Amino acid sequence: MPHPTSSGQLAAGEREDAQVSRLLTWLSATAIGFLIGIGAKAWFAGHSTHAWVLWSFIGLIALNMLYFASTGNRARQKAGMIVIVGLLFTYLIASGGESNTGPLWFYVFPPLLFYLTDLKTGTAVLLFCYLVAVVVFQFPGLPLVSAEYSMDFKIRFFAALTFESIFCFVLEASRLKARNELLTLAETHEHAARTDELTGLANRRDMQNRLAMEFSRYQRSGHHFSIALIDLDLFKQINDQFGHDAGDDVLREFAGLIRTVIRQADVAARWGGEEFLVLLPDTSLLQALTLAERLRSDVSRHAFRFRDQALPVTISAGVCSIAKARSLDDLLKQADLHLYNAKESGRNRIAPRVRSQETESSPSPSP
Ligand SMILES: Nc1nc2c(ncn2[C@@H]2O[C@H](COP(=O)(O)OP(=O)(O)OP(=O)(O)O)[C@@H](O)[C@H]2O)c(=O)[nH]1
Repeated sequence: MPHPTSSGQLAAGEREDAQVSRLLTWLSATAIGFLIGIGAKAWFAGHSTHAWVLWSFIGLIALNMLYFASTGNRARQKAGMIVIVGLLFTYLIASGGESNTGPLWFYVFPPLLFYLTDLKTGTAVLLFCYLVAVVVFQFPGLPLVSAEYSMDFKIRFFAALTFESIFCFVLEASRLKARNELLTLAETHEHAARTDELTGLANRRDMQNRLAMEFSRYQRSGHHFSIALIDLDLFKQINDQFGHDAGDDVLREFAGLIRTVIRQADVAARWGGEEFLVLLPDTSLLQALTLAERLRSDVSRHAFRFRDQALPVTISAGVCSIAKARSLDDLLKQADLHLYNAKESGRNRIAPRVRSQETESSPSPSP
């Protein structure tokens, strides 16, 4: 059964992706506004070709937005935006934009790139853009290249861009490190919040969540489930006679035995003190009783020891199926009642008793 919050990392990744998508939409809208304005300025300054090229980028950005709106594919949306912005900056460097100020827009690229991609991809794309800029700067006679820059400008442009790129890289690397540490910390806390420290089994709170989920699954699709409420017999005596550490050892060892008996889909929790609850999805009452009986028998045959002393450990359990209960509360109450009956009728037994159990060798006569 999937855990309600075990996919914490995935959920965080999903939230981040959604955040990046929102930022991209906002960025696309802003870029469109800028391109309209700068294009208009170029148009009125008599640079109609430049204006049309800028406006054509509006079409590309709008197409990218539409593609994302119709497919919801965030990875393509990011890649599309990087390619469009890369092309735009290449054009601005090659054409010089207005008054040869086109390359200045390139400074927007490094932070955007590192935010949208991972460090490796960002660095690779940035190096590629550097190469394009070097080619354009060194070979002004190439087709589509109409700008020429002074040596002074080129040196300053690269120096400032390199400084900015390194700065962005370091910032993004430390942001990612802090983010990963936070995620790990959150994961650890989340695990601790649903785990019993002593036995490593689920704790009561986690079991309550799982029971609620299993109950709503039962209400939705009619999938039956059962529970076994298990209590260690006369546990106080073990504590009193052998000490609290011995008691703790027994609880841990018993938790290990439960793990060997249940299936992967079953969930065992420490319900409190020396009481355990096992949730058995898709399990009938009879199957649950069989499992509980196997556990009881394993425990009674298991040699519990503490500092070379043998400990007398047995369990009693109350079992109930959801088919016999009106609600989750009722299910727990009935299991508790059966457990009480098991204790009352001599301990080291499972309740309710069924014929097959009664005819098998039993630790004490059935009530
Ligand atoms: N060592 C240890 N003992 C615990 C822990 N939690 C609860 N206990 C002890 O478990 C004992 C439970 O005792 P009771 O409720 O009287 O039940 P019991 O002695 O098991 O008797 P029955 O349930 O009637 O068979 C108490 O002595 C608690 O102190 C724990 O984490 N470690």
